Amino acid sequence: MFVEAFHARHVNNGWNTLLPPSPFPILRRANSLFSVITTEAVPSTTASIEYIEESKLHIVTLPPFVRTDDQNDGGYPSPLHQIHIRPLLTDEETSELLQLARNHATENQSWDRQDSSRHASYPTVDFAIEESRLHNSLCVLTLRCQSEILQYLGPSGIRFEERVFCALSDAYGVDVEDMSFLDLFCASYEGKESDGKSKSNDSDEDRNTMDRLAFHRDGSLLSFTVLLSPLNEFEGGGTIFDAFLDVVVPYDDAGSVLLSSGVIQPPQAGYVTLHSGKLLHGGHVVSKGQRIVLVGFVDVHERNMRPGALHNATKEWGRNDVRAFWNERRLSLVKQQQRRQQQEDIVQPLWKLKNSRYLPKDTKEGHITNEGRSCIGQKIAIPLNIVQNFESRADMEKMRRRRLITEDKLLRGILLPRHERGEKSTDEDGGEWMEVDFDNMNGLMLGWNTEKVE
Ligand SMILES: O=C(O)CCC(=O)C(=O)O
Ligand SMILES: [Fe+2]
Repeated sequence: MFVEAFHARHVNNGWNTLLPPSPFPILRRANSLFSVITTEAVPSTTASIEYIEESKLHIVTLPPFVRTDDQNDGGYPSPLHQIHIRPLLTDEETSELLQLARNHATENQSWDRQDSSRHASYPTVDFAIEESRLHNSLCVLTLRCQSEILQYLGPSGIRFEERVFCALSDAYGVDVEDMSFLDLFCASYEGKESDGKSKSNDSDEDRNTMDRLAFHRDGSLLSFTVLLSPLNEFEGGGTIFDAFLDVVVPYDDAGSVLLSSGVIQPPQAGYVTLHSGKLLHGGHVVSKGQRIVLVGFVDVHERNMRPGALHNATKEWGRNDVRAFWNERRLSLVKQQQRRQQQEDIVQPLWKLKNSRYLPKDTKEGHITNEGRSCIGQKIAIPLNIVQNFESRADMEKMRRRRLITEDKLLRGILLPRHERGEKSTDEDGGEWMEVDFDNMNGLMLGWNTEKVE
């Protein structure tokens, strides 16, 4: 087992002061990371990567953002703090799937527009693997929808569901039988930068492709992304996580799956990135070429979770995310206003800074004084837009920190340890298909007019 640990960018900002550069071997360094959690300061900008050679598995652990001695939560790191990157498909399977996906997308023009019917808030340029969405099991779906891709993924093909659920089970300790698909789709990200061949003919003009996916949380507790495109076919890309944005990776070029930009980039096509869909994440911008991925949202049976914990967490995250959204919007409006004022040569109104903390410190005299806190001077009025800009930015950073603290805290309490989980109730049919006699369906499907069923 080989362990790397990454040091933070803001080593002197007070969060990391307990983590001086370590003279110890990297394995010991990672251990020290975790032991710091019970002490006073909590590093927020450090991540660790574990590599298990036999299975080519990389485990990237989110940095802790909160110190807690509360024994009621599951502690840090919980399985949900971990992102697993591992091989899932062989080279042949990956290129076969990529070809099938391309054929399907070309026939149906699936990658020429964003699909807001299926992903209302964060539409992706994709097509659903199971268009009918009648049942969670791919096995059953193969019978209903004989698309080539489905057949290839199904039990007579590469047994995709079984493989990805086993990988998720290893990573998060949830039984395979407790998982079901909420969604499985194939998405395409295309760089806006011309590669010389695309965007050249008329039909390309009408295409509404995407090159990134904004930060969001999925509807599922567990999610995954399988990279289908070879790495040399695009630039940029990868899955970006808010919690990694401040982490500095000293050796980006040494095959690290975590890049300095906060992005997880698998080492090659055919790898899957497994993560909790509740981590704030997005699709990192593809600057050139096309990145094709197979994305899945996986539901987890509630017996694996502390009652109410996911519901509360989702509510809390929702509140934080909406607040952040409005703040970002405010900042962009201020900038817009600023641009307009500049263009129209309007003399800007002067305003007093509400909170001088947001201005750079005055270090002219070698020490920081309250009076000299601002390089402009605390008493001097400065243009309103500049003030608003400073304040907005500061608010956003504060909000982000609060968001990361909540994310970390709530992630700890969602999954129950195995010994605390109840039995799976036996009267649930677990999503299995049953033989149904249409004449006797009235009792089963209240409110349905069976006459309409063909
Ligand atoms: O493209 C990725 O790696 C992430 C995709 C994603 O988060 C989503 O489709 O919900
Ligand atoms: Fe997502």
